[in-house]
Amino acid sequence: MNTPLLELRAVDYAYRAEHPILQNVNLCLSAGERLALTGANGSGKTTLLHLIVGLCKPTRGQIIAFGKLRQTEADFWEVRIKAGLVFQDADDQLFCPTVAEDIAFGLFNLGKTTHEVERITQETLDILGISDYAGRITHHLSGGEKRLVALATVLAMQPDILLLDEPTTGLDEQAQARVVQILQGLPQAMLIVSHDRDFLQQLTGNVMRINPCST
Ligand SMILES: Nc1ncnc2c1ncn2[C@@H]1O[C@H](COP(=O)(O)OP(=O)(O)OP(=O)(O)O)[C@@H](O)[C@H]1O
Repeated sequence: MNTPLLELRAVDYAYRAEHPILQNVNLCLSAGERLALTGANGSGKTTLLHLIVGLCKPTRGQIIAFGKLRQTEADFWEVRIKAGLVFQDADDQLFCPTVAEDIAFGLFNLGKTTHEVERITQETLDILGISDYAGRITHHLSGGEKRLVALATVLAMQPDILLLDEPTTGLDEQAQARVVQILQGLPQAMLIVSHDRDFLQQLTGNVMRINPCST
């Protein structure tokens, strides 16, 4: 059997000791598998994605990613290259003056040449149907436009796992349909957080519900 790409074993998390957010979360994601995470507002879905990429550390339990137990910042630095997180708030993702620079940033960090970066950037924009966005000022984009660009920054990196936090929030029908079509065609494993049942149903029947902790 294939080793899972990602495993969470008995993970607990609390921002403040007296207020647990996640308790005994177990999860397993294999190559090519898509898993939807649902649950009430505040149940800890975003927190779970942040734990996977090391933005917060479990108070108990283990995160095993790409075959290794991950604990240190160096461990999670490696995880973040292979697991791309699309943040719930696109403003947390986008920080460069222009759209092209935002997409190029991660690609240059991967050691791509300028020529490769330009090619991948334009290809990614084309796939998302936003070919003319390259020179636009990121700060001036609308909420839905930023969301598409945030997705572009992650898709361009071709990570092994896509961690998608409410990827369709604010998108119009046409953009949403395009995102569904793109995600359906991708081979990567995905963890998808969304409140949109129709959207999730188009991508996976594999659903895990996160229940709020009782304190
Ligand atoms: N940095 C933080 N410090 C303290 N508490 C936090 C922090 N971030 C989130 N929380 C709290 O943790 C809980 C879980 O938040 P989280 O964003 O993970 O939920 P969620 O399931 O993604 O919610 P939603 O569906 O509304 O996006 C909430 O009660 C939230 O207020």
